[in-house]
Parts: sequence; structure tokens; C-alpha cells
Amino acid sequence: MSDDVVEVIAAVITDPGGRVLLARRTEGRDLAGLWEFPGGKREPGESPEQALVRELDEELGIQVEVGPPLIAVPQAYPHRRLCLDVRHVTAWRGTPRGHEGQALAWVPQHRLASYAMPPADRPVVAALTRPDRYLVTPEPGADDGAWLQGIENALASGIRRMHLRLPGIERSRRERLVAGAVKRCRAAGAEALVGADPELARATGAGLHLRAAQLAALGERPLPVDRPLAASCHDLDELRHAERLGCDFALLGPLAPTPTHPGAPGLGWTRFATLREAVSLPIYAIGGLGPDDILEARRHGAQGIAAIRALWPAP
Ligand SMILES: Nc1nc2c([nH]c(=O)n2[C@H]2C[C@H](O)[C@@H](COP(=O)(O)OP(=O)(O)OP(=O)(O)O)O2)c(=O)[nH]1
Repeated sequence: MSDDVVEVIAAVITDPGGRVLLARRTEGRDLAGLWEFPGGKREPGESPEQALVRELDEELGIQVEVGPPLIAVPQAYPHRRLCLDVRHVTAWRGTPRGHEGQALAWVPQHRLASYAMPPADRPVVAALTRPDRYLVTPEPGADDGAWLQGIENALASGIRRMHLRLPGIERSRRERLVAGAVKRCRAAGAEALVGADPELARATGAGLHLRAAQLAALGERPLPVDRPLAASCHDLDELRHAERLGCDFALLGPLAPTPTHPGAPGLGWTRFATLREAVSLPIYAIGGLGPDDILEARRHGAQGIAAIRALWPAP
């Protein structure tokens, strides 16, 4: 495989009803038949924005205003490495038509995941439709009410996905805390993933977050596909196993040195992106990160950031 990275720029073109435009790759091309976000390769001397304006004019006959970045996904295919840099587009002139014979479809966001797309597009769809912050709950301390109030505060601050992490807590107390948290998450339309306990996840109807050691021991998905499944990963083997098992997303870290692991150097964003390109799983970066790091995370192909204290609102 070539070491050169092909830079591809593509658009999430959204109409006023929130539907997104997909195009079908024509026969005879790489990845033929799959649906993609319209766009193409950047040519020498072009900025990403210029390339996108040119591609959308050539392919669809529309003149666009390029909006903010969504995510840039490094992805390795068997014969090439690419970085798929995706921008929002909500304003354009003209009516999109398939000028190169490609089929087009305006797709409601909740149906995007049912279209067959290239591997690099899975993190793009996840970035568009799923939370960019993943709360990992802190130790509950002595006061269960205060911990459950913390869950409510986190939901009120906009958290929509959380890992209920309760290691070392006695079983019946853990069941009460999980039941209280799951109920609050449901009421807020948020996803709750029970940490490390498949039985409790099944009993509460919640999702499951696997520790790396549990992940390694599993040969099949421990929950039905309609329940969220995630895993904590630290290297490529673990990420690949999480993908094979059908995890919906992974955590990868520690990204930066953290107070809890002061001597550990941290992966850094360059290494994060290198690991990210080998799987198409959505991945949150964790370790010394907070909401201010989300843009940087997205620039390196992350779904966003995961954190304990940085996402736990002060009482
Ligand atoms: N436009 C676009 N390309 C994508 C997406 N996802 C994805 O993996 N790609 C890949 C497919 C191609 O390898 C590359 C885009 O290049 P292209 O569409 O301009 O190239 P092509 O296949 O016509 O030309 P070639 O590879 O045969 O030289 O990026 C996506 O959502 N949109």
C-alpha cells in the first residue's frame, strides 16, 4: 500500500427538512454501488474548499457555500490510504442532478445508517447523528442521591450518552444506582451503557460498556444489536476485536497524560489517527481531554471526547 494519503473532500448537503444528499458510486469505479457523500479528490494547488466547490459543480451542477467542518476521517483501504474531510453545506444555487450518471437520494438522518457506504463513511454518519461527548461516571462516594443528582445535572447540560462505571461497588447498591441512572437517561432520551456487567445490562435494558480484558475474552456480541455496545481499547488489536464483535463505538486512550496515570506518556493525536485509520469504528478519545478538545478530536477522526470530571457538572 502506498504511504501517500489521498485527500478527499466531501459534503453533508442538508435540505431545510434535515434530509442529507447521498450519491451512488457508478459502475467501473472503486467501491462501485456504494452510497457516498458527494465530493472527490483534492487537486494540487486547490484548497479543500475550492476542491469541494469544483467537485459539487461538476458532479451535481450546484454552486455551494462551504460551511463548517464535521470530521476528517483517516482511513486505510487495501490499496490506498485516504483522509475524508467532510464539510457541512446548507446553502447552494441550482438543483442537484447526477451529472455523471450517478443515482441521488435525499435521506432522513435516522435512515443514513441503513445505506451501504464505504468504511470511511461510518465515522462520518456517527459524527453527524451521535453525541460528541461520552460521560464516564465518577465514583459515587457515600451519597447515592448526590450521584444521581450528578446524572441529572449532566443530562441537563446536554450529555446524551454515558458509561455507568461503578467498579468495586457492592452488587445491590450498584443495581439501585444503575436503575436510577437508566430511568433518568430514558426520560431524557439519552443512552446509558452499564460498565462491565452484561447481566445487569440485559436486566435493565441498557447498553453495555466492556473493559478491554472482557472484550478479549468474548467471541460474540453479548447483547442484541438494538442495544448499544462499546469497549475500552488501548491498541490496534483491541480496536480490531471491538469492530469484529460488532461494537457500536470504542474508547481509545489515554490520549494525553492524566492525573490518574501521571507517568504514562499518552498516545497523542498523530498516533490516535494512525490507529483510527485501520478500523471504521467510531472512536472517542479519552485521557486528559474536555469539551474544548472536541474540534481537535474531530480533525483526527474521533467521534469526540470521553471524560469523567470534565463532563461532570459541578454541584
Ligand atoms: N466523494 C466521496 N469519496 C469517498 C467517500 N467515502 C470514501 O471512502 N470515498 C473514497 C472513494 C474514492 O477512493 C475516493 C474519492 O475519490 P473519487 O471519487 O474522486 O475518485 P474515483 O473513484 O472517481 O477515482 P479513482 O479512485 O478511480 O481514481 O474517496 C465519500 O463519502 N465521498
